[in-house]
Amino acid sequence: MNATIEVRGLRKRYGSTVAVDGLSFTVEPGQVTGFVGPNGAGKSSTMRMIMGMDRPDEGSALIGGRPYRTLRSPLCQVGALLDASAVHPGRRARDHLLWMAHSNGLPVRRVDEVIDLVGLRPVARRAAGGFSLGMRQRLGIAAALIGDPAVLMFDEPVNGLDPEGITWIRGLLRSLAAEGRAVLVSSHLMSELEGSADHLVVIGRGRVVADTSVQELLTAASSGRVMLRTGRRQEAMTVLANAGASVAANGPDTLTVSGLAAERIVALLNEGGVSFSGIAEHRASLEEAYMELTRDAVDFRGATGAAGGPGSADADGTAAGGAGGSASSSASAGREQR
Ligand SMILES: Nc1ncnc2c1ncn2[C@@H]1O[C@H](COP(=O)(O)OP(=O)(O)OP(=O)(O)O)[C@@H](O)[C@H]1O
Repeated sequence: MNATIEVRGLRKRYGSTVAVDGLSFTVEPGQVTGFVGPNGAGKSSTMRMIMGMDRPDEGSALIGGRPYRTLRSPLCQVGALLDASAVHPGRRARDHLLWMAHSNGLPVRRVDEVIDLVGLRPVARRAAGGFSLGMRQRLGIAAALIGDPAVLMFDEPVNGLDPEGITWIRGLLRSLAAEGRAVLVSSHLMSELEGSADHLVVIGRGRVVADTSVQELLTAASSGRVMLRTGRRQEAMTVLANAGASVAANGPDTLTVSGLAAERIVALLNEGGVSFSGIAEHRASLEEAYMELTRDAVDFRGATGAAGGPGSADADGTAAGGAGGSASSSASAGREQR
């Protein structure tokens, strides 16, 4: 099977709410695609339509070129964790998986394989109703993997997990993609996808805001920014702003400089007799890149403002401090740092 998810012109309305508004994107094999947007952006609705659980009003969602409902053995073609609580609370974890295996003609051996894969062996004979959220997430992931599918979808899989659980999921997502599978993973927090996603589909109010590789996004967001450490902050800000740079102070002795190359900054500071103790080209975090990406997207800012968006966007949509920290003051010859 061609391991892809293709979403084309997908639209869905619930009463007066437009949940998905003409969405198109492709999830490619061999990589983890992050599906990011604030609460209510339409991620779960899209995933439900991909899985044939909801009918689109318009458009299509194809798995390996076919609608979910026409797949011959769906569990072996696509696995999904959409709702970790969708397990009968009285049923033991292993029995739940056994039932899935039996009803889909899968060998019992596969049940024990996925139990080991998600680390649930010690509790496999306990009722799922007594499971913590993290254990339920693991059980849901075991169920998604049971048919060894080439396409996988996880809706907010790290929600409520402890750091150890988050690290585990990141590693799992990476290894599934490394095996050539197409992996779509949603989150309302960009930072959760740091270190696991190769590609990002960012949505707001049911529409695509960005469809980009993580590498491209980070490169674009990092370019042209230089971190400077100096005990003579005010003088450095004046010299650099006079030369056309945007300069923002991040702390008592650190500045972020945009618009000038590092070599030029060094030359200007030397010429001006301004000493400094460190200079480095800045590498943006994913969260920072995201704020940069959505800064000019008015519609997206509205969506984040209304629903409590990703990262920290305040009422007018400006970032309240990315990984580089918030600017406490700035001397700017161009656009002010945020
Ligand atoms: N079954 C439904 N009935 C009515 N409205 C719905 C239904 N499902 C989703 N919606 C609405 O559609 C919009 C998109 O919701 P959806 O759950 O798809 O967003 P989401 O991006 O997954 O959000 P979250 O991060 O909170 O899970 C929301 O306004 C939501 O209230």
